[in-house]
Amino acid sequence: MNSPFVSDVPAAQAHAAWREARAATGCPARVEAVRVPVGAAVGRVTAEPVWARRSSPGFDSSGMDGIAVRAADTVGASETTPVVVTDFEVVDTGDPLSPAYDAVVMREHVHRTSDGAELRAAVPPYQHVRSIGEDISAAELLLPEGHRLRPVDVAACAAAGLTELSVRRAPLVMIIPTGDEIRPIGTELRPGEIADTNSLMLAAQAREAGCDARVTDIVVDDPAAITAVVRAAAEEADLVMLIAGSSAGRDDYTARVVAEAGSVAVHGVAVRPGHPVVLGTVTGPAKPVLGIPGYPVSAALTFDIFAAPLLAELEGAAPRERPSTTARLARKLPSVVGMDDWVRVRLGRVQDDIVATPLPRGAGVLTSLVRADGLLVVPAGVEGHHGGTEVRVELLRGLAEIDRTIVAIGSHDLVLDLAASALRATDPLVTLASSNVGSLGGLVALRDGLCHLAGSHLLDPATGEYTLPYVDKLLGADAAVIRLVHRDQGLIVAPGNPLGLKGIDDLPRPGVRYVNRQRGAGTRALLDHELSRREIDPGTIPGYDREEHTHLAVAAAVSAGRADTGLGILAAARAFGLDFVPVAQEPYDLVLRSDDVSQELLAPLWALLDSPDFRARVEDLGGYSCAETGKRIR
Ligand SMILES: Nc1nc2c(c(=O)[nH]1)N[C@H]1C(S)=C(S)[C@@H](COP(=O)(O)OP(=O)(O)OC[C@H]3O[C@@H](n4cnc5c(N)ncnc54)[C@H](O)[C@@H]3O)O[C@H]1N2
Ligand code: MOO
Repeated sequence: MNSPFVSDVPAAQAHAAWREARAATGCPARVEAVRVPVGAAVGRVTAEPVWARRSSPGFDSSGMDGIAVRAADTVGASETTPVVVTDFEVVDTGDPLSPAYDAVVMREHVHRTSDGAELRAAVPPYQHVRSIGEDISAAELLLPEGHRLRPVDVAACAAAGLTELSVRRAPLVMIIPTGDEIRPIGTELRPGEIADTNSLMLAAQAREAGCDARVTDIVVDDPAAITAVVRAAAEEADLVMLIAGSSAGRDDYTARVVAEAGSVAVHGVAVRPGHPVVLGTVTGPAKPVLGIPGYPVSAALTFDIFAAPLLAELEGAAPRERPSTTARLARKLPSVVGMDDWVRVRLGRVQDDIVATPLPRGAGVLTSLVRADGLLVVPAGVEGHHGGTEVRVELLRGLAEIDRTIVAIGSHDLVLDLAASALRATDPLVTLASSNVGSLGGLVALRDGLCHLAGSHLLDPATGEYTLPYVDKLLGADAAVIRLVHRDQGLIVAPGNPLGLKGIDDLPRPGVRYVNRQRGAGTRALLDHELSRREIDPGTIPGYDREEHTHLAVAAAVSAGRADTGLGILAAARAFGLDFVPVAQEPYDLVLRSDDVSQELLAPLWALLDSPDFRARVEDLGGYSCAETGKRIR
């Protein structure tokens, strides 16, 4: 199995092959049991059943503040025929009950008289008495083996007389970062160097799963050096995780190292991201080893899919499971056949359905996991889904938050990001989730009931009017339009405008490399409109076919010197310290269903748009005017 070519073993089969290999090579099935004080046992897993040592309560006690009486003495008492009892004892909640009495009357039902206590109702035996063992009886089974202890569990154990518990010790995970380009967090990075973010993340994932985690020094791409570190780690660790070098590159040594230090059970699973994962065992002390692909999303998901279930198994506990829900896909989701495809999604409730909007798919796009509210798996046998398909989603966030999420699909604008953070600051349950599909895509999503708001700045070349003609065509009379801002669009250029660009007329100039926005984006429509007004053929503009999906991506391309200019907003130019040549001012609007304008969900957004403080912050971004912000223009 030590081939540079990565196989596509189905996930279930890979789990089984690894389990078999662990058993065959003598890897421990469980970590050892240790005795710990009850106070230190939360999060640990019971290594044996827990039997109660004593009953709780340990004596009959009063359940209320009042008087202890004999029930027989109260027979016949009523509103009209009160009974005065003379033999009673004043008790408070929790006091032991003298064997002379068998019931308690709450003090608010007792009228003290000079000769005793007057009762206006008969009392049944054992009223407000907590009997011995009501909660726990001595010798009963309190908890089974293999139970992960929660705060309530350890409290019950202590009530049952246990001061120590036998639990599985926390498994130790050793993490080995590898790669000549990898540098410790906090190092000033030179070109080509990458910060070791995976070790930080994987150690935290392991600790979140209840394990101890240690990270070794970063090891250079040298198979002998990596093998030595793997062997040393296996002496102590219950699981060795080796980061990167899992695929087929010249310096990818993980499979070779694992074969050298033990054996490879699986190299390559039919899961994406995470495809080139290595599952194996180390000999010496036999221990499992996991080769984790270097891309951050692959690393995070590989931990969830392969490390977490193994670590739970070592503790003898059930793997943790995330709650799930059904959701409707906001758009088409293509997927490769033959691979379980793990897709990160944002979620929000639109009308009555939870809608899932897929986030970027790249295994290097860690922010797709940062922003994800859920994960869905397109199984290996399925060639993607159509938009609107009902899918099962594992939840990464609570449903209460998802219910308070405003879903905006359409064109991107920084004001939406600013609004998202301002809304969260005023109410931690409110989320404004915007995803980028261009203005036209947003209007279509709104038509299809997949979002609350569509952000649009779409110029109609025929009328020169923004957004409204498209709203009429796609949504008819049922739509409302609220002005968000006016903003300056212009050419984003390198600092100092080295090519001396003055406007659209300069774009066909030889030596000017343009970077465009995608079809359906408002900025693309604006460019096309400006070109056609001038009768400039788009084919004469070098780079017209090169597409980016956001203003910031255009600015990033100019900043990196991959293009000389692209049309975009001033704020994006400023974010990268670039210069800006104004071309046009355009309105950017929020389109929604008329009925939704008064929806409670959106009230905080309208309040925000009215706030002078928020408007001031928007105008401070530069290139924005809030003169009509919040105005309903239709
Ligand atoms: N010809 C092929 N190329 C690749 C294949 C393939 O099958 N054939 N698989 C691709 C897939 S899928 C993945 S996933 C990656 C896996 O890469 P490796 O595990 O070999 O990792 P590297 O190539 O060393 O690094 C990938 C990427 O991750 C960064 N990295 C590495 N370590 C860390 C760390 N500790 N913290 C943060 N980032 C890290 C590294 O710098 C690279 O950018 O291979 C594809 N290629
Ligand atoms: O399997 Mo890789 O993790 O798709 O990117």
